[in-house]
Amino acid sequence: MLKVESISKDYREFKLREISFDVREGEHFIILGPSGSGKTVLLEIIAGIISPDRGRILLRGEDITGLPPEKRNFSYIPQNYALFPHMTVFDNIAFGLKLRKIPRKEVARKVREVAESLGIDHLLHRKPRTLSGGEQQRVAIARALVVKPELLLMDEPFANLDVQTKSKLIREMKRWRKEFGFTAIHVTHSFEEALSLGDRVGIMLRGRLVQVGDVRDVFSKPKSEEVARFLGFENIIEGVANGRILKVGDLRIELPREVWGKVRVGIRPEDITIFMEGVKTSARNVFKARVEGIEDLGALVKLTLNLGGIILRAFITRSSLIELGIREGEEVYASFKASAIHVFP
Ligand SMILES: Nc1ncnc2c1ncn2[C@@H]1O[C@H](COP(=O)(O)OP(=O)(O)OP(=O)(O)O)[C@@H](O)[C@H]1O
Repeated sequence: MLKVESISKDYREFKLREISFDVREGEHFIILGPSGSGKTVLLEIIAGIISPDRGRILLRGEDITGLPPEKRNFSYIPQNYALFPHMTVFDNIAFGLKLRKIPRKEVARKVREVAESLGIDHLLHRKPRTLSGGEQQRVAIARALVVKPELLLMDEPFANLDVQTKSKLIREMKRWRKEFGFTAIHVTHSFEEALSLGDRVGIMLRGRLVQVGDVRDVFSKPKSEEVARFLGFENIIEGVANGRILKVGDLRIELPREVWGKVRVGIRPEDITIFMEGVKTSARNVFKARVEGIEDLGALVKLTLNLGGIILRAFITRSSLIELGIREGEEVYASFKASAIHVFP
């Protein structure tokens, strides 16, 4: 339904370069990238707030590049929600309907309906500053959905919320989507949001959209090392492949498919299992490793492992670390499935 064609914007210190992708009807499209990669600029260009230097935006085949924001029938939720502070929750939600000259009775009915769906009908008389972050976000979403937009644009919708509120809103977002049937472009740096809400994802790095595809495909098959590193394939090793076997120094690693010659592969720290001598495993890739470093990350711990000269990082839970009695300088076993290995093209 929406086609973004070669959109560019030059701010000199920052350039958005030739962004092209399309969004399908009813889809939840995620733009995933680190801070400063240009996600907000791109979203504001789609919203019509910023005009691009080059490129076009087409909605159902019609060129809307020059159309002002209010003529696009998109709802845009900026990162700070931008609720009107002097208005009640009711008036905030009603704002877009009143602009569209909808009769008062109908406005009241629609506002109540959407407020009920979003679980904020008890807050309609309140002012935004008296609400929690999660409640404010619900109001912003209600205000966006009540006008039945062609497209819902969300900039880091859950960034300012605590972990529990964020998880709850993510779950509910799925339900609202079924109920309201919206099409969304959702900008975020959160893998959790991408994986739990996204149908397709575009990875944005340094002003470029470097890969677009189904969320699970992109996460399991990053097409470049740059994308792989961003998506958490922290262990990248190079070796010589001879069919299903990759030789790296003295290690022989079983690969998920046949490859020949010099290749680079990636493995995520979370795909490496750690155990001690004496434990039976059916994994084909099992290596003795020396623990060279232990980094505390809260519930998870990151180990630096030396597998005969090859350094790999692996996550284990803190409770496993304690249970297994792992300390620096000790020998452990590291295993990973061939299917967890990503071979770079
Ligand atoms: N009006 C402007 N003039 C000059 N540079 C700008 C302007 N607006 C944005 N930029 C720059 O564009 C770059 C991308 O900014 P943007 O806000 O799109 O990043 P982002 O990916 O949304 O990051 P974050 O997640 O931190 O919001 C930044 O370096 C920013 O400083």
